[in-house]
Amino acid sequence: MCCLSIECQIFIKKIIMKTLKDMTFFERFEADILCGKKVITIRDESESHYQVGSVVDVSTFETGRYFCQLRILSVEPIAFSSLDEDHAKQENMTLPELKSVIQNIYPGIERLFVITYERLA
Ligand SMILES: CC(=O)Nc1cc[nH]c(=O)n1
Repeated sequence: MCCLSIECQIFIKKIIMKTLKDMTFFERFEADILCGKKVITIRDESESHYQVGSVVDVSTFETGRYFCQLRILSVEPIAFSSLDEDHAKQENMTLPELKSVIQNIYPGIERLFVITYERLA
């Protein structure tokens, strides 16, 4: 039995549902996403829950500033060691840059997910 009031439970559920539908990016990626140069994002398992076809509100990680909506096109598992030039191109980076960025964000994580998206607004 939950000791929280029903209003509190509903409030928490709304926050969780909103969080699951949102996606954040570091500010340094914003311009590339908006101009269509960055069309994938590579995330760890904790951010692999996005539903194909769903629309997510996108904001900056640093300040939570909203900047666009994306439609999720695919979510595919990928090993860090399998990242290749094609992924780098879709991230608008060189492969060494991409590997360095991902290693900094997810140190030591081999099991990752490639999320492909299209920008809506
Ligand atoms: C905030 C955050 O984790 N941003 C990331 C992580 C991985 N790839 C990416 O494009 N953005």
